[in-house]
Amino acid sequence: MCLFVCVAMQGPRPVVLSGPSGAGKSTLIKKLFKDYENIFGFSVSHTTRQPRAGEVNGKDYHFVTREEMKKEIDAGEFIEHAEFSGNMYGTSKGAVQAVQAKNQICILDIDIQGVKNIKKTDLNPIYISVQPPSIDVLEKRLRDRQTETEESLQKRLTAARVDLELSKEPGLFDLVIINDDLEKAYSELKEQLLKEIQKAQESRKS
Ligand SMILES: Nc1ncnc2c1ncn2[C@@H]1O[C@H](COP(=O)(O)OP(=O)(O)OP(=O)(O)O)[C@@H](O)[C@H]1O
Ligand SMILES: Nc1nc2c(ncn2[C@@H]2O[C@H](COP(=O)(O)O)[C@@H](O)[C@H]2O)c(=O)[nH]1
Repeated sequence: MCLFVCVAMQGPRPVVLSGPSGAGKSTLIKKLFKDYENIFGFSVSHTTRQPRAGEVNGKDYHFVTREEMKKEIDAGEFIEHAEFSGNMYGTSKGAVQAVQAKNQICILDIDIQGVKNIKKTDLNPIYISVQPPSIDVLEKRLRDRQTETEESLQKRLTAARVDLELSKEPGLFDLVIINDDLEKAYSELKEQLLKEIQKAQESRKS
């Protein structure tokens, strides 16, 4: 039996957005949610990192302790989980099922370890890597965002270099978007998702 809405049921395919921290994944996701009301749903991950200013528990993330997260992982409640920059992150089965139950396109914002682990499941998403034009631009974006300490910023830059190297694996992603000009990146994303968007829009009419 499949864990998620089966291909035979013709629901829209989920979408995995991956790529270095600071590449612009959340910015692109916010634009999709603004432009396509009710078409997309966000897979709310669990994390052990501290909330940033403005982040809402249950909307941006489920903020949990390491002990809570380990317990839920041991109980088999996660599709994938990873350690990133000193914190745990993971996608619960419930997070994806909640979106799919509404027949929305489920968006997962996950790191490259998550991509590799999702590939072992029957979720069958579209895989997209969002990348910065250069590491220097990425560093500037992360500094300007003012969410990181110097230590966590350096960890994220190290992870970014690894991510960009691993992303070169042929076939790992269906699309690589270089997010230099935001509007151009957004157009490329929408073009790739057009078929799924139309499918979700059609199901709203019926
Ligand atoms: N094309 C762009 N040009 C300039 N700035 C951008 C562009 N895209 C995103 N930004 C800015 O870069 C910063 C990082 O973007 P964002 O938070 O969306 O990255 P992210 O990939 O979601 O990061 P994380 O994985 O850490 O959540 C934000 O301040 C955002 O406003
Ligand atoms: N493997 C997973 N990675 C995840 C998940 N949720 C988020 N992430 C990735 O973590 C980093 C850092 O995120 P931040 O919010 O602390 O900046 C980023 O690359 C996300 O894509 C998850 O459930 N699983």
